[in-house]
Amino acid sequence: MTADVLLVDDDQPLCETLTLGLGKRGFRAQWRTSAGDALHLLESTDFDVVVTDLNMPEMNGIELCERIALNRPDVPVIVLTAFGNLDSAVAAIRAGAYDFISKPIEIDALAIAVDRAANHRRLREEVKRLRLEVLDRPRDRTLIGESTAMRRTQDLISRVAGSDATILVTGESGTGKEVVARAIHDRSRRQAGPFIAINCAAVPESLLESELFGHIRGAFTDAKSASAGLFVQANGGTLFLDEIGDMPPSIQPKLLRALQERKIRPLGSKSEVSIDVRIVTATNRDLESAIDEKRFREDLYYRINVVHIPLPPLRARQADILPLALHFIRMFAAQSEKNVTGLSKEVAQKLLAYAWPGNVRELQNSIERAVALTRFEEIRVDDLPEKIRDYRFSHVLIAGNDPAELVPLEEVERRYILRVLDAVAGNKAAAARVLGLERKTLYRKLERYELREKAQSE
Ligand SMILES: Nc1ncnc2c1ncn2[C@@H]1O[C@H](COP(=O)(O)OP(=O)(O)OP(=O)(O)O)[C@@H](O)[C@H]1O
Repeated sequence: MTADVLLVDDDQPLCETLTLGLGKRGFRAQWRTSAGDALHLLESTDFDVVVTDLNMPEMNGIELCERIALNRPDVPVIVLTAFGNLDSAVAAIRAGAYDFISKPIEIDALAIAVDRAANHRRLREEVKRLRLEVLDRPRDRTLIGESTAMRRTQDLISRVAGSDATILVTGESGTGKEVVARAIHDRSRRQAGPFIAINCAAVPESLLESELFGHIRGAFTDAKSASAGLFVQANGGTLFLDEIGDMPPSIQPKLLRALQERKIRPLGSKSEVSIDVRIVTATNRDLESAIDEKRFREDLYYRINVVHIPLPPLRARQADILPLALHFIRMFAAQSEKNVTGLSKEVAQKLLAYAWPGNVRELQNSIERAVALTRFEEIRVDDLPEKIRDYRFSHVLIAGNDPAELVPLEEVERRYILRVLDAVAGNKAAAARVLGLERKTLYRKLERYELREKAQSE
């Protein structure tokens, strides 16, 4: 199989001989006589393999290996070592080289090594592609929702997906912030590139910097080899920084710089790496109060908040509950090969009445369980988790001691309106009378809480 090879050696006649020899064996080779020029060329041209000498003025082969491991970890490097010099071969492998060949070079041996390295790269790419395919199962990609809020979100996503603007998605846990980030990526010109997500709250502060920006060998005690950070791995794609509100203050200035300059500096490195990454961030915290409390930098906030996509909690998106439930039923029925196609009327009522403190994630889990349990084609009330089955509006109105039951005053109002509508069979005039509201005021509230479909027109 053929491959594109970049040769790096300060010995120009040798470069020419090797280029010719590789060319005769079906490879396309180019050469550069300095590591700096080679790095420059690698920024704009894709090579399958780099072959480099070790002893070169300015930047030697080991440093070149390290720089490639940081900037282009996908490109394998073969180093040419002096005959019998095992130490330098070991040093090169430590610096991230894929293989080494001793001088004097036999062109056939070089061709075999290049072929092997190129195959290795192809296999890695294939594994990466397959892994992405498996991870991006449709369940993670479709953005379901018919509520006004969700339609507005869909519209905003279509409008911003084409640009590279930084996006901040906010909402309670489980509202679908990561699904929105993926939808933005899928609809952008970066869709064929990687989508990389990191939960900033889940990585210890001491590791987060090297995780994001990478490190050179020896940057810290455990850094036995150079490693490319997530910014580099996401090159050409999207980097999703979840729980950005938990980003430690020590790392915030570095992130700000990365966003401003589009360059990052791996830990311990003297040089910077250019990045081409779209950043989407998300948080379930109130960043403005974090700014007031000096836990979050204001300048970083403005940088990440170029476009803001707020995701309301599921309880404020009534119109999404049933479409989501049906979507999850189809998904889990297909996965478990069960013939479950819908839900009973009573189940629909229970789902609409429940407050969903865990939002869409809780709905998804409840449906997964119900599909697994049910013996019928339609999910029945008995298949629902107890707390949804036994949920009573009165529970909320006379809240107990459980903090999860304590809800904002607006939510109490919404639930009470729902309860009254239920009691008067959806008759708006009757509901307005019971609530002591002008009819117009009730209509406004129904619009606001997306309860129109619960009310009958008179
Ligand atoms: N609109 C939607 N359409 C389809 N599936 C959704 C939707 N919203 C959320 N989900 C599903 O609900 C689950 C939770 O969503 P997601 O992980 O995006 O929430 P999140 O807001 O990022 O949560 P957290 O803050 O806890 O990270 C996921 O399995 C996701 O696939």
